[in-house]
Amino acid sequence: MATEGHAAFGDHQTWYRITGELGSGGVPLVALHGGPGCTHDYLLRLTSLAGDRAVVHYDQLGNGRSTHLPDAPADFWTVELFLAELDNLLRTLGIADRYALLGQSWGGMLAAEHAVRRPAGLRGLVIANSPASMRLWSAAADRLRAELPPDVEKTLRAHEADGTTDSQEYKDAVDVFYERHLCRVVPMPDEVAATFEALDADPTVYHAMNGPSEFHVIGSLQDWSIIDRVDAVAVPTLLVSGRHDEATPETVQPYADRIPDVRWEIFEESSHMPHVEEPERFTEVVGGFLRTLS
Ligand SMILES: N=C(O)[C@@H]1CCCN1
Repeated sequence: MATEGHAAFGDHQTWYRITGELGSGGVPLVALHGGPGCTHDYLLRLTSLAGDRAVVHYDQLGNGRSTHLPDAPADFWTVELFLAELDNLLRTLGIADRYALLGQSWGGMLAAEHAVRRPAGLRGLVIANSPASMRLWSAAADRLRAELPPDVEKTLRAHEADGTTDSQEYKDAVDVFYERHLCRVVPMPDEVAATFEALDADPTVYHAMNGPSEFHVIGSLQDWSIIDRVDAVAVPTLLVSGRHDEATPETVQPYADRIPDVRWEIFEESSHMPHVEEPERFTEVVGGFLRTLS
């Protein structure tokens, strides 16, 4: 059973969906999607973690069922904005005193930013498929790109140099990378496709903070890093990544090296979406971790 609603966030609205009951025994889990500027849809399989806990999905400001702001200046989209939106949602739902976060990709970066501020109500953290810095991310992306068929990489580089990354030819070449390192389930499951359709329809946030593709990062996040701050995370933390993930092991390693109470699960048959690529094992591993929280 799921309920939906909107949390007033200043002059804007944050759409959310609750699976299960917020008052049930388990620590409520809030899912933070990636992008930035994606939508919750591709994370809907996380409802498998509900049952004795509520699972909250939401669309971060700027896309999906939340307020869109296509005319906002690029510098409107900041880490601080999305941290404030998350705090507002936690307060609106009445769970700010007891909750856990699962952030996927950018969502894991945002969850880590939230956690280093040591909020009193945070009980646990899952950082899934997330880099600890964007410099590490882009360096890894360059190594993965070098493994692409030469004609594909040549096409990508040409459109990036010409600024024609909105061309179908670029998008077709991007898909070759994404089928290797973003989601190896081909064709994409409907819920994943729904997020990419939303991203295509309104790329405002993604373009402002990230850039035209996962591996061509020219937006405001390009120098982001949490490596020197992440030792402040004071809750049990589970790291998740895929063996074929664009979030390669070296991009995740600083979390494993510096978070005091941490464990790391690498999904050998997955890339960037183990919750879709190995759903049963993902539910088993993450569900088991969540049950250790109180
Ligand atoms: N898919 C994502 O969220 C990634 C993470 C960093 C840029 N986009």
